[in-house]
Amino acid sequence: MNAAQSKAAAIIVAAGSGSRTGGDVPKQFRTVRGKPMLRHSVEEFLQHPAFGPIIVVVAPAHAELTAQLLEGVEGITFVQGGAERKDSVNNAIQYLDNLSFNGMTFIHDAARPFLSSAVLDRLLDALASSDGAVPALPVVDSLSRANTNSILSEAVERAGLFRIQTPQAFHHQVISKAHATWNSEKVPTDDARMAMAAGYKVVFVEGDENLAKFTFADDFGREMGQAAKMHDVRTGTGFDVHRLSKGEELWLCGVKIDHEYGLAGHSDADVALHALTDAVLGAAALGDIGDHFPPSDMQWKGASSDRFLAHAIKLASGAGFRVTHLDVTIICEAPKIGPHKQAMRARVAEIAAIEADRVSIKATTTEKLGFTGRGEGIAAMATATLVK
Ligand SMILES: Nc1ccn([C@@H]2O[C@H](COP(=O)(O)OP(=O)(O)OP(=O)(O)O)[C@@H](O)[C@H]2O)c(=O)n1
Ligand SMILES: C[C@](O)(CO)[C@H](O)COP(=O)(O)O
Repeated sequence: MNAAQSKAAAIIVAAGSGSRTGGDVPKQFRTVRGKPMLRHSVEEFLQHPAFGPIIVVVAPAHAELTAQLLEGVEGITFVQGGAERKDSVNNAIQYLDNLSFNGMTFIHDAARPFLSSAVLDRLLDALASSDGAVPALPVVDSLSRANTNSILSEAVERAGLFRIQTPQAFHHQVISKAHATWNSEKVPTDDARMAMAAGYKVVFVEGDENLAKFTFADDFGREMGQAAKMHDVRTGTGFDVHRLSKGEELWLCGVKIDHEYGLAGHSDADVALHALTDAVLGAAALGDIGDHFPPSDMQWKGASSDRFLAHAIKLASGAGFRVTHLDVTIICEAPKIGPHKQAMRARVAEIAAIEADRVSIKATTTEKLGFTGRGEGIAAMATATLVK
């Protein structure tokens, strides 16, 4: 498919100076969440199947830097920016006009890096019955005017007010005509305003708080705080062994298994739940199973080990953690674990109050070597992943 036949083009404007943010380079070239801000939206458009030409608009002074930061990214075209945002957009529209492009044109601020395919899909859908569409979110704070001394004056009615984001999506002919007929003396707030001035109908779709524009230096500080919180991921490991003995029940992962031998211990000796309990406590740095359920304490005699895991998760939750994944490996020659895996997975998920696809149950033998190989005992090792 050539550019003229493509369904949608993306214009990403990155030619601003970022004067309100400050810094050595304009904000769109600084790193957020591990990559240059501009690269986030470029990649999101590139991986969406509807998008063909992806145009990045940059100031000549930053052309080399942009090329470096987007190194290895295929399928983008660079267009030179202008003095105002509308001029930058207009240069890219003219580039598309010259290709006789007649699909849909999405115009997006590089300064809004966290674009999602869901927003793109909503806009594409909306264009089926409108000239243009923009993501918008209702204003939730109360609004007021203030005088020059920062003293509140009259209230502004909030009902019916929306914050307009980008990408702003249009049929190409619509936005091309809107730019061509705009009074060039005036600086519009955005492209939707220009389309409306040219007599077109622009509708709202649901916006996304993640699409917030980086405007001030503080926006980077807030983002770093947010990212630090999001990345507080902890892992813990657990290991346990119990002796196999005649006349005992065999409990593994909270499931009773018919077997010639059972596991001996102070509690029900569910070696897999014990390893998982230690893994959770380890991830939250809350000690180990012996600290919380000492064998010397008679209240745990014969106790069902699901109480240990549930309690460890409650302690971790009190410290602000949520379990995102539990993984356990049961090490034994017999019984065969395979036939019980699904029941074990469901039971552990139930005890931990998480979805079953966050639980992994595995098993292995030690090739008849060692105490597990000789059938003297069963061992289990586990990993827990927690997020704060
Ligand atoms: N002449 C311009 C001005 C702005 N933009 C782009 O338009 C988007 C939104 O503009 P804004 O947040 O106002 O960015 P700046 O103009 O760079 O910021 P400032 O007003 O603080 O200088 C940004 O991605 C910016 O790079 C552009 O491509 N060309
Ligand atoms: C286009 C825009 O991002 C829509 O909200 C916004 O109008 C840009 O405003 P700015 O004055 O360039 O910050």
